[in-house]
Amino acid sequence: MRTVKDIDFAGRRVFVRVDFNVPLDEDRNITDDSRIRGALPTLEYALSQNAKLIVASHLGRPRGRAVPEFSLAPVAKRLSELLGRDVRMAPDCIGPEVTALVDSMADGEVLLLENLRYHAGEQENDAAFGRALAELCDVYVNDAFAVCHRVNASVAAITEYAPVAVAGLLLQRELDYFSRAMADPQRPLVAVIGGAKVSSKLKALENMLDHVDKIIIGGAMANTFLRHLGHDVGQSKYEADQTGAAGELMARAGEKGIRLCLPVDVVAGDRFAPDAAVRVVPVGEIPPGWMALDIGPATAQFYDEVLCDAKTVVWNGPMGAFEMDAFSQGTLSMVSSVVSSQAMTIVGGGDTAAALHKAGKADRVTYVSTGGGAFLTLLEGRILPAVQALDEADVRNR
Ligand SMILES: Nc1ncnc2c1ncn2[C@@H]1O[C@H](COP(=O)(O)OP(=O)(O)O)[C@@H](O)[C@H]1O
Ligand SMILES: O=C(OP(=O)(O)O)[C@H](O)COP(=O)(O)O
Repeated sequence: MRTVKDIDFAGRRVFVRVDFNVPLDEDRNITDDSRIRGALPTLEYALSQNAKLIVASHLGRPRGRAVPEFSLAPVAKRLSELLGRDVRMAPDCIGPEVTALVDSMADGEVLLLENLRYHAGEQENDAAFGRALAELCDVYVNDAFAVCHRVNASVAAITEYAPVAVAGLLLQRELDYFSRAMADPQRPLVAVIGGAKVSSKLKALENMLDHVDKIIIGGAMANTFLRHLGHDVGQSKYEADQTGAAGELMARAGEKGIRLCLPVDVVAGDRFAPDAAVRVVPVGEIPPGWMALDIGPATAQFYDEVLCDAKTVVWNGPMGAFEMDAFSQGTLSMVSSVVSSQAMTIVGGGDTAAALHKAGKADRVTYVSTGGGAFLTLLEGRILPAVQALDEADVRNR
């Protein structure tokens, strides 16, 4: 697939679709700008080539209506600070006013379009909406990895109409690291999978059985596996309808000689609350009415040993309810284990990335993906639909 580096940008209208769907607090301050920073290499490159730079993103899920709380205005401000130049904010993403703004742009200027999801056509992958966006530009760039699992107009339909469609540097980097970790890894390759539900990661777990050497399971999803093994999990979160699937995964892992590691002890709480009473207990010995909310210290030690000879690690999902300090130790220990291993480490998922930032160690792993759902789609062994659309457009346009 061609990237921005293969295209001449000088004086051309370059439309870069980014994912600036960043978290905002109640005062609309950006609490994590990694997605904006992630797109800077592409944006700076286009500017260095004297492009007229049109930047477009969605924010949240305004469901086709112009809801002010989902405006990208706070993002324009942050982007301007990071680029060190003015960023003009358009009142919409299509329409006569936007066209006039684009027509008035000088080379090297930056225009941020308003939230794409103010129009229902975006999430409906509407052809006319995709075409209206494409008409704003000479070159279309997809640098929005985190939304590439969605068949939305600004990443799918637009590729049918843009004269040139290429990948941005972030998208290229995300796909490149992912395939280095999963398609052609240095071994042993260890997958660390945590988070809430087996059901949401079942396909990813199944796909991993064809790639990894060891699997470490943590988070609430471990309870479903432990329940399958007959352990009493008390009031822990688990999925009763997934215990069979957990058992099948364990059996298949066994047949393939893949080591599947489960917690041996847990940090239990008497409630799902930051001030819950806390006890460390072996699995299966959770007091009646209590719940497992983190992996225990013996498990953290065990997982550290499993990871010590890893050459590649792929991690998605926290080891416990890490948002509460009392139940964050297992996830923080996992951060230490992956950071101190010599392995190439790829981390994906919003919560997992947040845990790395909380530990102040995001810069100590090889790559932190900007995607959650998109990363999981890759873990499932599926092609991202927006990447496929881009690829097909690139072949057609050559
Ligand atoms: N033992 C547990 N009990 C309850 N919730 C848990 C437990 N372990 C993890 N969680 C919760 O799982 C959520 C993250 O799950 P998930 O969305 O699958 O992760 P990610 O965003 O990294 O993909 C977190 O909110 C965390 O509090
Ligand atoms: O933040 C996103 O996804 P993610 O939380 O799965 O990483 C993307 O911007 C996609 O947003 P959506 O899940 O509203 O389509």
